[in-house]
Amino acid sequence: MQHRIVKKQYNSKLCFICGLKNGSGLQASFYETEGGELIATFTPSDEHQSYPGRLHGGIASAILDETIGRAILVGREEEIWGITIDLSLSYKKPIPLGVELKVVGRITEENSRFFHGTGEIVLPGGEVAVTGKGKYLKAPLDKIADFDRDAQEWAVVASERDPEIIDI
Ligand SMILES: CCCCCCCCCCCCCCCC(=O)SCCNC(=O)CCNC(=O)[C@H](O)C(C)(C)COP(=O)(O)OP(=O)(O)OC[C@H]1O[C@@H](n2cnc3c(N)ncnc32)[C@H](O)[C@@H]1OP(=O)(O)O
Repeated sequence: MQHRIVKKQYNSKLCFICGLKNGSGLQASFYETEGGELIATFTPSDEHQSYPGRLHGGIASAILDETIGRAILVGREEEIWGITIDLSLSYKKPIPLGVELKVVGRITEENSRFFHGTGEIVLPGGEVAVTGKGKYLKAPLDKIADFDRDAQEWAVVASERDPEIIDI
């Protein structure tokens, strides 16, 4: 299925998932789709392995967590921040290293205090490797972290690799 991309989301400096200067991290990119979902793209390296050649399950959990947690921002002008309070996953296929993976996230339920979402990590051939669902407590950013946007390099960083369409 083809997903038309309508917006790229912010990256940060040091977040393990989206920090562009975290040399050990995934340096993932996040794209909002016309259909109201969020798609993350990333390419895991040898540092992210569990058994040789296989992505660590904790890292798979982390990218799903952030993709679902960021899906609350899709299509909104205002920022809503979430703190993960419950996350469960089902690991269905091993995830290889050194290939680009896609992670899809969406919001399934929301009220004034919480939001819930689901997501999946998709292999290059289109098979779903991991599914997840999470519950997040909404909170103002200044209650979550001491966050200086400039110091954290919180910005949309355009790349020539940014796609207009993602095929999954
Ligand atoms: C700086 C640069 C950054 C840039 C980069 C960022 C990138 C953009 C990221 C965006 C994407 C985010 C995705 C990653 C987000 C994390 O990684 S967050 C980190 C992981 N999570 C945590 O550290 C949370 C740890 N837990 C806590 O701090 C505390 O439990 C909390 C969440 C503050 C709540 O504690 P509390 O205030 O004492 O509240 P409590 O009364 O226990 O619970 C409040 C309500 O939540 C419910 N609840 C609490 N825990 C649970 C649970 N486990 N299950 C179900 N319900 C629960 C309670 O039932 C209660 O509901 P009500 O009965 O009131 O209706």
